[in-house]
Amino acid sequence: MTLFVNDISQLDVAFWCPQKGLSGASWAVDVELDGHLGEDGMLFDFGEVKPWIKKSLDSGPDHTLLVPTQAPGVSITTRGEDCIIRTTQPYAMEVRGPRRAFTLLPWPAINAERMAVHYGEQLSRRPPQRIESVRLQFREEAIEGAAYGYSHGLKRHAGNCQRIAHGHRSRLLIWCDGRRQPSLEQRWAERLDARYLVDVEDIIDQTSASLTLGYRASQGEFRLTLPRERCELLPTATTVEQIATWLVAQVSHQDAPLSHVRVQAFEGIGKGARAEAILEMRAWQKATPGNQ
Ligand SMILES: Nc1nc2c(c(=O)[nH]1)N=C([C@H](O)[C@H](O)COP(=O)(O)OP(=O)(O)OP(=O)(O)O)CN2
Repeated sequence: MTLFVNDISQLDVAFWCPQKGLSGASWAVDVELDGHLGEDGMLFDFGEVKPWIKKSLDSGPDHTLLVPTQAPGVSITTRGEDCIIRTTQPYAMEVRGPRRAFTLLPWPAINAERMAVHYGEQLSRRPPQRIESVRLQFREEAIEGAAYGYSHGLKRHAGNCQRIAHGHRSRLLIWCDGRRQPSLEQRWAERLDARYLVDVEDIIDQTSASLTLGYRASQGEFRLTLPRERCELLPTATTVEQIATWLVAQVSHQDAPLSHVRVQAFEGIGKGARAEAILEMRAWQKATPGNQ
């Protein structure tokens, strides 16, 4: 007998890609459980499946940086409770933080299929009563239009979003004067894809070629150095509300100065924020140091 539950959870991660460098992914998770029925006529109560799978993924890979330790140029050092990851190609990056902010995987590259098999096997090792095996599927959201994978960290977040390199794959919608703008959406998605979104307040050191970001949050001390050209600088925290507001300001300024601009930004699958020029842009300008 097989029991299935689709969309049981979601994973939002950053991952190191040997071709693109630091990138972001969001996967919807489906599960299939094989086993036999109990006297209650059930294989496993649906009400218990979700917390079991979600808890395991949330305390594991979710909101971490997935590091393929066999990718060329990747090296790992541990220092006390911290982990330091260095890369050389396609570019040099160094990231440091508490060990649980990283998921080290002994592979040359990260992909959704391998991740699903790995975590399915892990869950199958200690299954609940009557379950014999667990299969997972990690599904990218099917997006017809523009989408981008980015990474960031929110130092003020009390939970795992404070981790300096976690990420998302997100849709992007832009309207000018009430009309969708697919080519603008595509252009901005290409610009933001595989970029790190920086809150300028987090910059603690810089050269002409690189930026170092750092902060202390409740889980520990975080540091990240990466090439400037791989970063997009925002004057605020990189919450999805602020990303939408920043995009409205950018599009209004660079692409459509005389239009009423509306942006719907997503943070991963199925949630996000909508912002519009003029009112919200004024509020944003007011809240941005140096813009008063
Ligand atoms: N209003 C906002 N709330 C949160 C934001 C944000 O930008 N605006 N951002 C975050 C984090 O960046 C986080 O990555 C969001 O991930 P999420 O999947 O929502 O986090 P959870 O794991 O807590 O949610 P699940 O339902 O378990 O997937 C947080 N909040």
